[in-house]
This record gives sequence, C-alpha cells and structure tokens, in this order.
Amino acid sequence: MPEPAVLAIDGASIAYDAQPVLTGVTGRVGAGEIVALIGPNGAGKSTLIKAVLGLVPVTTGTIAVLGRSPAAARRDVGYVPQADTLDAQFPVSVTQVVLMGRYRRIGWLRRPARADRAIAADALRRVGLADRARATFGTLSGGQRQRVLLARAIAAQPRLLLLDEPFSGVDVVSQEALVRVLSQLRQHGTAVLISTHDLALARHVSDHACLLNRQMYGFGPTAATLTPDGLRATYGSRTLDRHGDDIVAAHR
Ligand SMILES: Nc1ncnc2c1ncn2[C@@H]1O[C@H](COP(=O)(O)OP(=O)(O)OP(=O)(O)O)[C@@H](O)[C@H]1O
Repeated sequence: MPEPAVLAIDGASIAYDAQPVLTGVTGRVGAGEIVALIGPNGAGKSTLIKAVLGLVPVTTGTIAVLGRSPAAARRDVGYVPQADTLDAQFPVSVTQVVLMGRYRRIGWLRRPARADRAIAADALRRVGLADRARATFGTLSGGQRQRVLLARAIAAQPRLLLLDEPFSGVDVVSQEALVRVLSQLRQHGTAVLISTHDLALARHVSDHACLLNRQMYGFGPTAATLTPDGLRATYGSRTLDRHGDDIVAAHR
C-alpha cells in the first residue's frame, strides 16, 4: 500500500466570497517532501496556505490533511506567516514565543513541562538563536524574528509545515538557517509547503513545485515544472530574467 499523502488537494477552488480567487488546484505532498508554491503577486499562494489551515473555504473539490479536513487536522499543521505581518511589539521573551508552539499540544491552561522547555530550546538552537533565548522578541531584527517564528512552528512538531514567503527580506544568515532547518525537517519526514518568489531557492530546496496564478499551471518535480514555458504561462507577459536557457528570476 502506498503511504497516504500528508496533504492531498483535488480540484480545489478557494473563495473568500462569491468569486473564487484560485481554481483547479490538484496535488499531493508526501512525508518528507518539500513543495514550492510559485507565482506572481496576487496569484493565490497565501490563499492556498490559508485554505490548508482551514481559514478560507474550499468551494469545490477537496483539501485533506492526513485524511482529515483542514480544521480537524489543525493540531498537526505548523504555520510561519509572512515577515511583514508579524507583531514586533510583543512584550515577551524569545523563549516565550517559541513555547507558544507547545501549547496546542499541552493545553493553554497547563504550564510547560521540562520536556517542553527542552524542545523549545532545541528549536531555537536549530534556527541558530540559542544565544538570544532571553531577549525580548521585539528587539530582534526582522530576519531573527522570522527565525523565532520558525522555531515556534517546529517546536510544535507538525506533520505539515506551511511557510509563507519565509525568504523575503531576510538576511543570508537567516536564509542559511532556514535551508538547514528544511533539510532536517525532510529527514524527520515533515511535509513542507513553502511559498516563495525566489526561483533559485525553490530549485535548491524543493522536491516539487506548484505554479499558480489564479489557477494551477503545473505541479510536479521542481526541475521539470520550473521550465521557461511553465514560468511564461504562469507569469504571462511579465518579465522573466534569463541566464542561458534558464529563467533565473521572475518579476512580481
Ligand atoms: N481576506 C481577503 N478577502 C478577499 N480577497 C482577498 C483576501 N485576501 C486576499 N484576497 C485576494 O486574493 C487574491 C490572492 O491573494 P494572495 O494573498 O493569496 O496572493 P499571493 O500569491 O500570496 O500574493 P503575494 O505574493 O503578493 O503575497 C488577491 O486578489 C487578493 O486581493
């Protein structure tokens, strides 16, 4: 018997109101696989991530996480939001933010046990911020805050991790930390869905790519999907930067 997919999307349309913003999405993400969502601004990448979280309705077709509805599977799904949606005013320490990742497992009314603190400390170490554990979250740089939120997500030990443009606006150190964490997650069998505008990073880290622009233009092994033809179809008349036969960057 083949392993059931961690995430299974079949002919899904997703809508905030009457008119769907995304249609015809079909694809599978298995344990330990990393899938990149690629498409221009407004393509529907964040919307798809929110639908997998059960926050935006699927109007036709289905989205199943571990064979359950997105809302029922929420406990097994981690989420790192876009950097610019973070609240830097949080008057809490870095460790407290990471421990929030444990509450869905231990319950909001219980105090974290020693094991939870060890898991949080390990998550901070994995993103390279062990030395900032006592710092106030708001005093960190944008890239460091993004890494703290990544630590919070991995401390929850999700089976599926959703990352919304984690590479945008972060420094090289943060990018390297993220690439390192992604490779560890793959080894642990965590499935990852990652939206990004960065084609080079997508090619570097992902096994599969999903091309989106209000509809799906392709889903498959990264090299076979991020082709000049596939990217041209997805981005339309927008400029694509070429290097030899390759398209290296797509403008938003
Ligand atoms: N809460 C909302 N209510 C109604 N429409 C929305 C809402 N959020 C987003 N949209 C619309 O859905 C479409 C897709 O937006 P989405 O944020 O998913 O795109 P994206 O691919 O993530 O873009 P970006 O790369 O700019 O983050 C856009 O037209 C947007 O205006």
